[in-house]
Amino acid sequence: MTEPVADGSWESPGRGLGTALADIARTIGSPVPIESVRVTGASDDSRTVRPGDLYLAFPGSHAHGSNHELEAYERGAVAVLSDRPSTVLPTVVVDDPRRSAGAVCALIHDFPADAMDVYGVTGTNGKTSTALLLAAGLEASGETVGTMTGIGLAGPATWSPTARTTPEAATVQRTLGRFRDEGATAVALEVSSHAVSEHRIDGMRFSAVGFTNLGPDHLDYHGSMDRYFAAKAELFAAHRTAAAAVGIDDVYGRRLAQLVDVPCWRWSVLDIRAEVFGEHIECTGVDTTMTVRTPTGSIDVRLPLLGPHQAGNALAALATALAAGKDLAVVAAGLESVRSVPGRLEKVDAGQPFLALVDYMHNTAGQRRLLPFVRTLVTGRVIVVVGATGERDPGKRFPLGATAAELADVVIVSDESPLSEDADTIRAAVAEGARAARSASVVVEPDRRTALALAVKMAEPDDVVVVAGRGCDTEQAYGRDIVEFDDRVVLREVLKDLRRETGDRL
Ligand SMILES: CC(=O)N[C@H]1[C@@H](OP(=O)(O)OP(=O)(O)OC[C@H]2O[C@@H](n3ccc(=O)[nH]c3=O)[C@H](O)[C@@H]2O)O[C@H](CO)[C@@H](O)[C@@H]1O[C@H](C)C(=O)N[C@@H](C)C(=O)N[C@H](CCC(=O)O)C(=O)O
Ligand SMILES: Nc1ncnc2c1ncn2[C@@H]1O[C@H](COP(=O)(O)OP(=O)(O)OP(=O)(O)O)[C@@H](O)[C@H]1O
Repeated sequence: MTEPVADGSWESPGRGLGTALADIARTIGSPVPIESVRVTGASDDSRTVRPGDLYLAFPGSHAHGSNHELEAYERGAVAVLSDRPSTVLPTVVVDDPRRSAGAVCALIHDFPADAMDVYGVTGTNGKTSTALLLAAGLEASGETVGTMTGIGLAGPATWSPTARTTPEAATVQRTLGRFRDEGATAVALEVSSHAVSEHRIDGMRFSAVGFTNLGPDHLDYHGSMDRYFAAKAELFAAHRTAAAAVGIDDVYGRRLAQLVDVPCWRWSVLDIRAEVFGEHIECTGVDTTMTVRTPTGSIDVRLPLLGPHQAGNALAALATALAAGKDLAVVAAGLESVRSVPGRLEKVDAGQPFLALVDYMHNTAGQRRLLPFVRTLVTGRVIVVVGATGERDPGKRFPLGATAAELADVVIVSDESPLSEDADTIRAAVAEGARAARSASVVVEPDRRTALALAVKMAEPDDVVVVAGRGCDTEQAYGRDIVEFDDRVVLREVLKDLRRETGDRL
């Protein structure tokens, strides 16, 4: 069992003598609790508080952070920011502490975003890929780049895992401070809609923000597509960003492009009026090529990445960099240097006579974009392992099963990370969707390793096995039990087992 830790749990660099609590209170217009206390860092999680920290005691959906203030105190917190006074530490009391956290943490870390160009990437699908492509384009332009994505927090000199797409404000600002101190000049930051709604990215202004696309997801959290869209759109307000790049190939992107009141570069593969227009897109089993037309010229681009979605993501990255004034040819060369995005249509090759891929598709928009492309790569069947994660939009489970069955020949329903939910219930919803489609054979196998082994045993030469849903996640969580499970590693292992079992067949 692994102990949970907050995102980016490295030591805070601390800034000199720290920041006076009185200055923090004044910054957010709260009464000054005590003049002499100084803080050197901030944490929203008592389990990862460091000596000298300000403990951000947020109201949560399970409990109030103040329930954990004794642990924060014992770990060395010297003050609290909350909507209620602490019983043990001086507290800056404010109505909505999340709303103040960005500005406060930026102050504590000496406004790191002001020392670098910070770029944001948002959208339902493609944020991580686009952020990493953008980072490569910025590197090619001479920047030293840090990235904050769901894959990890990667600075010029350090790397840290993360549990979220976008961490809380304390981690965002601490990580920006770290990147700055490591010499970063630019940062590519993946921004979820939760991050906008929960003020995780408050306290800074982006140089440019890119939008990939919007499709049904996170509706349990936002309640409707309109509210989900509104959360994304807020990121494009002039107080948040100096420039924008917006994909206009879906209805929400077109709506967004009309709302944006900062300089906006639209990108598209459908509408030639877009400032960044991708055409002649060709996708093979080894690369993706296209011609990109822009107001500053046209260029041929060859991406060593698989799938038409990566052409879109590359256009989003390119448009974001161009919106910030970067050079087309230089950025394009940077995009071409990205050889893979971990867990995104990643090939696993153990010498088997069929294609095996791991991908992080976890909504129907991703399935609809990728599975038809995957089918073009083989002449045989498409065998998909599908499931759904707990504590995430239950409404997408049935459609995930149904869409997999609509687009594949064989669907193996298995577990992802049920977290605190009942695995049988999640699996049943996905399987019900798969069976309702009545178009593929459906097998249910709860144990993921057995499911992967089953998929490779079924595969004939010229078939393709797609292990979907978890990408490069390295852990599977059943309640509090966390086991190591990387789909890419296990898929390779079961392919090797099969090779041993069948001898010369593979
Ligand atoms: C909706 C949401 O953002 N929830 C987050 C929130 O949970 P919660 O409100 O239930 O927290 P809680 O358990 O009641 O605890 C309240 C407070 O006490 C603190 N605490 C809690 C326990 C403890 O021992 N010590 C302690 O200090 C917590 O840090 C929190 O500040 O605070 C928890 C601790 O920080 C987070 O783990 C949890 O993220 C949940 C698990 C999560 O994953 N949220 C998802 C929906 C999310 O944010 N997703 C987006 C988008 C993903 C995508 O793009 O697909 C993301 O950016 O990752
Ligand atoms: N442009 C796109 N259109 C549709 N689906 C996409 C696109 N880009 C990526 N995907 C799908 O989404 C999955 C996740 O890709 P990526 O990590 O780049 O997106 P993300 O938005 O960061 O995802 P998440 O929000 O889950 O972190 C991919 O494995 C693929 O299945």
